[in-house]
Amino acid sequence: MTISIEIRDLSKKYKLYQNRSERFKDLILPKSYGKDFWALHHVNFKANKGDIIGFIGINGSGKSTLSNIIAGIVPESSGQIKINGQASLIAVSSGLKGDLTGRQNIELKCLMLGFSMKEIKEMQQGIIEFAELEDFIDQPVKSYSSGMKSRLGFAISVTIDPDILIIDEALSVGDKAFAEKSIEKMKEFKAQGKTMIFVSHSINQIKNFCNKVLWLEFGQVKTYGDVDDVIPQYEDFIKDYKKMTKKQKNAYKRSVLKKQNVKVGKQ
Ligand SMILES: Nc1ncnc2c1ncn2[C@@H]1O[C@H](COP(=O)(O)OP(=O)(O)OP(=O)(O)O)[C@@H](O)[C@H]1O
Repeated sequence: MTISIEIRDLSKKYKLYQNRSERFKDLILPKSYGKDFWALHHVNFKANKGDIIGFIGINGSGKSTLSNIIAGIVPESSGQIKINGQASLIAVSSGLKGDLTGRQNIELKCLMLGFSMKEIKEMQQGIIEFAELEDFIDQPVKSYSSGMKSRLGFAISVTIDPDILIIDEALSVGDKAFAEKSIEKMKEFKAQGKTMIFVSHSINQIKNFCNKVLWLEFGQVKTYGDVDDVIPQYEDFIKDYKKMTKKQKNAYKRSVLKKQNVKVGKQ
């Protein structure tokens, strides 16, 4: 088995500030202002080539942070990441620059990935057609709807043909026809034995598409394993979690983090 992604003891710390002045003062006197918040804490996992891994967990558990780190969009605070191949992330607007046009965004992203202008020109029309953005491609991306941004992100990511494809909630926006076209494309990638990470709140999508599941809870790995083992546990958990009051949810969070000895800043 070829290892595609190996994450060891990965943590991500954000600084949380009460207000803008605190953020500014922290620039001048670092470590004096703001509270540390661990969005990821000692995360470990390994994926083999061809694995399709669903990232699940309640809101704020760290799924997007982890996928952004794997895609190289967000830096980790500590730990090691080994990626065998090129990773590409499709998130609704992640990595797209609002002031640039759709066409300029295609060029920028492809240049950053090392493609030549000649290669980009060859790929560009295909990307625009796949994204169905012919009439809007020379407009700034900040004028796009979330569905249009998602289509552009998806079209760029699949056209550059990465070894590892990370799909972050891309299918939850946009129209049904585009979602179906995207699923077809993802099936093609699956058939080619590419590694994929699929971030989704839809348990059905995860069940249909993934062989493994990484369940994150408050920035830590709760479970990592086969989809058939993890999803029933997650479904039971969600059923109970939904019944909890806000107070009970906070107490649950504190108890989980205390067990792991995680110091979190107040959110
Ligand atoms: N730039 C940032 N600065 C401070 N905190 C951040 C930043 N980005 C994310 N966080 C915090 O990190 C935690 C993890 O966020 P993340 O978006 O990774 O979670 P998620 O599991 O993807 O959530 P969701 O399901 O709601 O999309 C959250 O508490 C979030 O508020």
